[in-house]
Amino acid sequence: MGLISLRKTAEKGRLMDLTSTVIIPLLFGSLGLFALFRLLQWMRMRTYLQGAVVVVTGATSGLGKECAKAFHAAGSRLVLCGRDSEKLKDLAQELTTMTNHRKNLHEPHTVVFDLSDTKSILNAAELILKHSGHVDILINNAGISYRGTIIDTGLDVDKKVMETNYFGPIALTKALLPSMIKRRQGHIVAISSVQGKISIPFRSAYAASKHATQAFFDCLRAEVEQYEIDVTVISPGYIQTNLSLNAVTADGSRYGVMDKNTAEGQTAAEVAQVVLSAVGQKKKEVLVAGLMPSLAVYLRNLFPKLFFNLMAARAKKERKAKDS
Ligand SMILES: NC(=O)C1=CN([C@@H]2O[C@H](COP(=O)(O)OP(=O)(O)OC[C@H]3O[C@@H](n4cnc5c(N)ncnc54)[C@H](OP(=O)(O)O)[C@@H]3O)[C@@H](O)[C@H]2O)C=CC1
Ligand SMILES: CCCCCCCCCCCCCCCC(=O)OCC(=O)COP(=O)(O)O
Repeated sequence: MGLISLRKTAEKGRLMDLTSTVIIPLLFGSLGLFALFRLLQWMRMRTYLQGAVVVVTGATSGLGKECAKAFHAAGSRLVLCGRDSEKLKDLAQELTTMTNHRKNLHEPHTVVFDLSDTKSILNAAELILKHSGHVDILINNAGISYRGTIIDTGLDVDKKVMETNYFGPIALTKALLPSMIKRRQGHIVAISSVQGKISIPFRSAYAASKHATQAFFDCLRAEVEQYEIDVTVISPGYIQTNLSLNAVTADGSRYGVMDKNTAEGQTAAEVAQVVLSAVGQKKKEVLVAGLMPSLAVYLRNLFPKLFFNLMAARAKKERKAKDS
């Protein structure tokens, strides 16, 4: 009995020795290393974003507006783009007053153009380069969504969605790319969607435009790596913005409904912070979504047949709900 308890005491002592000489120093050492790594990462990101010329499209609302706030607070020189000059000026004013007590912050510049008008895009790119000299980071954020059945949707609606979400952003990218290549410096960001990776019923034009976005910017990333230009594709799930309200329907009219999924999505400010840190860390792509949309992406790739059956069932259910 005595021998056993002596042995147990000795084992306990060895365990305590091991804890104090190996486990605790290892734990604190790793924590310290991790903290140091995060600090260095944060400092690199700060240096990268401070003073960088950042162009944000669709800055008048939702995610674009929150990205503008986040990059402005990080010290970037913003070029706010949109269709409504009053809204852009108001935002520029809001940003300036919000932070006028802080040093190293820059007054935003505004440029008005419509992404569905190629001529106005080329003109805007020229104006941006004339004013800022160069662009460090282009955030292709502006976009519209769509609701409708393929059979009832006119080709003009498909084209409108593709013009805004795909042709507009790629035209702006192509217009700014030569100056980035010349400087061997630049970063292009595409705000895509989970629907750039999966297609769900009654979103054909939107999902197609986002799949095209994903494909184009993946190709671009490979082609411009040699010029030290970075490409980041962000694929968000639902965000609380006006996207569903502003969505275009089969006959071209505005949908005008705040969908439950949209209203219950992540806040635009949260997603903007993810965009800021993805850009700051020069990530190649980021999926920012809840459990179901994320699982849906994996399901689409790993078990496509199951995913297609689920989507067919979803279409049936939605059609039934609409008919009743
Ligand atoms: N909300 C969501 O659930 C999700 C959104 N996204 C993506 O996020 C991006 C931002 O959308 P979000 O903030 O949600 O929606 P909002 O409707 O709030 O913002 C869209 C922005 O795009 C601008 N825009 C629309 N059409 C044009 C055009 N023809 N020319 C120039 N600008 C235009 C709008 O300008 P104006 O004010 O003039 O209309 C507005 O500033 C989009 O690419 C969207 O696909 C991705 C995944 C989920
Ligand atoms: C093993 C279990 C797997 C369960 C997987 C279930 C699959 C369920 C389907 C979920 C579909 C999610 C769709 C997400 C779509 C999305 O997040 O889109 C973001 C947007 O761009 C929103 O635009 P919209 O105009 O459609 O509001």
